[in-house]
Amino acid sequence: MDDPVLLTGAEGRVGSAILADLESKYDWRLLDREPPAEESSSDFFVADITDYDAVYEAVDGAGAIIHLAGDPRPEAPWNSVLSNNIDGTHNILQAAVDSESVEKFVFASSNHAVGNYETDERKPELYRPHDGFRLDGNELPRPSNLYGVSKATGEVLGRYYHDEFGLSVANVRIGNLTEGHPPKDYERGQAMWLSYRDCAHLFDCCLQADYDYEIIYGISDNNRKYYSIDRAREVFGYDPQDNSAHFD
Ligand SMILES: NC(=O)C1=CN([C@@H]2O[C@H](COP(=O)(O)OP(=O)(O)OC[C@H]3O[C@@H](n4cnc5c(N)ncnc54)[C@H](O)[C@@H]3O)[C@@H](O)[C@H]2O)C=CC1
Ligand SMILES: O=C1O[C@H](COP(=O)(O)O)[C@@H](O)[C@H](O)[C@H]1O
Repeated sequence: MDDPVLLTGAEGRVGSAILADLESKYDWRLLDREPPAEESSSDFFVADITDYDAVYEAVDGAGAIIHLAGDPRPEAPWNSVLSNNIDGTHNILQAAVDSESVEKFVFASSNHAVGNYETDERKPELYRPHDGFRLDGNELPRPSNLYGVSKATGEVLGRYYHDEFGLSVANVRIGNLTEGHPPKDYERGQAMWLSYRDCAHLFDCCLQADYDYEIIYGISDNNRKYYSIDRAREVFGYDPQDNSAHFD
């Protein structure tokens, strides 16, 4: 990817993980509604993702977008996810198509788009290494909250913009990104742990690979897992280095 890459929500945790390993690899444009905490050598756009004109300015001329900006709280109320997550994702997809420069759109979806597959019958066994239950991205959404509804809606918006306008779209259902080590005393979090370096590597893969429309899971290669990473390996060349079991 020689063209600039726009990273929205760049000031957050996922953005920090990506930039920690990939800052020098791409010609970044960064966007966040918060100004940068540290000086950056990249172009930085302070803008709200729901402001079409400001977003278009950041998008135009970029070859790819990693879209992270939004309300990440599982307990976020409807008015927030409707604006920040649904309107915001629609806005940037429309700007991507209008610009005619963007080829790839990588969307930060979430485990909460499918959180209600974790039924009382399956819990807690599905969080344990011997359990064979796997979600692989072909299943229908089963959101566990309104935030999860907004993430499933973002995936469907991407489907529309792929089918109608030919945008390559990768939806990464991110598990639990935690720096340094997996969450302690939290089996679910250990099963869907995504380390910082695997996070950066996975988003790098999404910028490098060729694909049409994909839904993949963003977790490390944990012994405990109920998400398959086979598709991420096969289509994107994802080769995670970390495993929450190494911290037991
Ligand atoms: N951290 C995790 O484990 C997971 C994160 N995700 C998704 O990844 C994305 C990033 O999450 P985090 O980095 O953890 O969150 P974060 O809260 O650390 O970062 C989000 C960033 O987006 C910005 N932002 C929020 N609303 C905005 C708006 N309307 N316009 C412009 N910028 C806005 C915030 O200022 C912040 O810098 C989110 O979409 C979240 O739903 C999904 C699953 C797991
Ligand atoms: O989508 C997200 O998921 C992670 C993990 O969910 P949790 O229910 O185990 O906390 C969450 O930490 C993050 O804030 C959210 O955006």
